[in-house]
Amino acid sequence: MASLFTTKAMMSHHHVLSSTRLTTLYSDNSINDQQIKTKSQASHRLFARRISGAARAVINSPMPPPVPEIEKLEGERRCHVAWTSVQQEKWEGELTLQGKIPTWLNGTYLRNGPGLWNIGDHDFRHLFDGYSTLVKLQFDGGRVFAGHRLLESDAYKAAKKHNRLCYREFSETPKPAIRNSFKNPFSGIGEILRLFSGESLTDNANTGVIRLGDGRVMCLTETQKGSILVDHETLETIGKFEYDDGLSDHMIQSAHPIVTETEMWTLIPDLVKPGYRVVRMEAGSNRREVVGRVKCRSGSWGPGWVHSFAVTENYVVVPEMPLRYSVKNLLRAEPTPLYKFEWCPQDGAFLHVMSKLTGEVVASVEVPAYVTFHFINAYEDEDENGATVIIADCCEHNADTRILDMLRLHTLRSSHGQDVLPDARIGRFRIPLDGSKYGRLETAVEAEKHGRAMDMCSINPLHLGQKYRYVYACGAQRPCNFPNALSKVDIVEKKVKNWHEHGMIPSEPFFVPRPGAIHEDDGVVISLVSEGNGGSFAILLDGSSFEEIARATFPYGLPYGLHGCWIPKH
Ligand SMILES: CC(=O)/C=C/C=C(C)/C=C/C1=C(C)CCCC1(C)C
Ligand SMILES: CC(/C=C/C=O)=C\C=C\C=O
Ligand SMILES: [Fe+2]
Repeated sequence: MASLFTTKAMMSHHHVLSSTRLTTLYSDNSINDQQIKTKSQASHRLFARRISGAARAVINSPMPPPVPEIEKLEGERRCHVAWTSVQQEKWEGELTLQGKIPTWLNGTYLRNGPGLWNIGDHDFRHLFDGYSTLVKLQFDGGRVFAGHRLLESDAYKAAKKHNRLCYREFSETPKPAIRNSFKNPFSGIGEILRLFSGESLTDNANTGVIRLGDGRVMCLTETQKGSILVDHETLETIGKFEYDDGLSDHMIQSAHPIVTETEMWTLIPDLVKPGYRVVRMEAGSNRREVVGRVKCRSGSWGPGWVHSFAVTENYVVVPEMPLRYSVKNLLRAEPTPLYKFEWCPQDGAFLHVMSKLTGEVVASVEVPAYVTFHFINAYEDEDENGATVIIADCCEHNADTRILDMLRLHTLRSSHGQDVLPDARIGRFRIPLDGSKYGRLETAVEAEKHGRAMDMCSINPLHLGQKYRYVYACGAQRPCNFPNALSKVDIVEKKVKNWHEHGMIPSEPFFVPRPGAIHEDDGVVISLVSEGNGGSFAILLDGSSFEEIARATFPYGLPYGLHGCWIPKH
């Protein structure tokens, strides 16, 4: 391999650079250090003025990023690399490896997430605002080739071109005056139209990445226009996923479709007549068919927020959280502590169950108030009388909405050592299908065992919608302000194994089953870890023992990321 930095060497660069704007690394091995410096600095200056256009390719040979002008250092300075914008548009190279990669592990792990939190001189407010940054780990014959690249969404391209925010992100709204010069003349009505036609909404698909049954790989966020196809080898943006079904008028979608080899299920919330369309798309198709519609039970103006949902073999479980889309907050330029949402526990919390076959809503129960981003899994079970009951598990934040505001970048960057992360648990819903009015919500496993943090979960995908035993998720070693551990939770035996190292922030532990495995936990868990000293590495844990098998070190620090997928090598 050409000239990879040692982690240590890169670390010192990282520290100098931790607050600079995005720049470019060079791959041209023929140029000398002085040329590199001059070229890089020129590029950086250009970038500081306006984010440069196409970044220069970097293959196998990362060079030190330019030294920033001191007066430009701000905001992100000295904060954990997890909350520091990625320093270059793209990078690719082989990672240095400790340990041994299992010989059966051949394929690509892709992770999406918001990796760039500033544009021009403007620093973004919330974790979810950042521009999508894809990271890949290609496992090939025991070696690990890795890379990252920013997604070329319209929102990111416009921001680069105009050096300012041009679309509405999760918490950020472009200033009217700025939009004025960017596009249409501003007017209150015009602005509302631009919002409700979806024109001003972001397509920054920074939340997750999925492999459809036909092999296409798609990045996603909660706006429908934020469904973007990518090449999983080069990480290049291919283009928008064009839905061919007339359902895109509804603008928003669940960020977490459920995908199998044959189909994809997702939810499309309806902001006008509060409810959700449950839709299904065959592998190979771009057309979603509406299987059924759930009408919201509460009298509130907006439907409950649906970041994710769950399926069993025969049913779709549709959550209606008391944290609801708020038209009032959608129209506000300045964010509220709950952003586009409002908390309406007085209007009730519900779960609906729809038959996958008929689209009929077969149960609609009231449950205790809850707050969740992520459903873990669901399955059909029998109660003590032999009647069918749906079990649905989620990462539940004890009905405490503070978690949303805890993910503000300022909070993530500035709380050092205080135990400020609100408690979370595995919430287990029991939904009877016998017409009962109420469902139950319990704590599946004593939350203390995983440090009272619980989010960013995965399971063995072969157990999707089936009875299952193991949850892999981010837990905590307290005190902390963010989940800083990896946890394997045995929800049957109610035991937990944790992995934690001081100063590390691991992202979603992603389980890949060993081909031919019999045991549910026979496989590996992959997580990308941002280190307290500014570096980063990919860790592989044994799915069963939860012991470290291998660690592959990046020559630079990666920011935190959200969700991933596995693309097996054919
Ligand atoms: C990163 C993540 O998990 C969630 C991202 C959510 C986004 C980008 C939500 C965007 C929205 C708007 C820009 C306005 C309309 C409502 C809403 C879908 C929340
Ligand atoms: C990272 C996160 C919550 C962590 C709290 O414990 C939620 C991410 C949600 C979007 O995918
Ligand atoms: Fe998510």
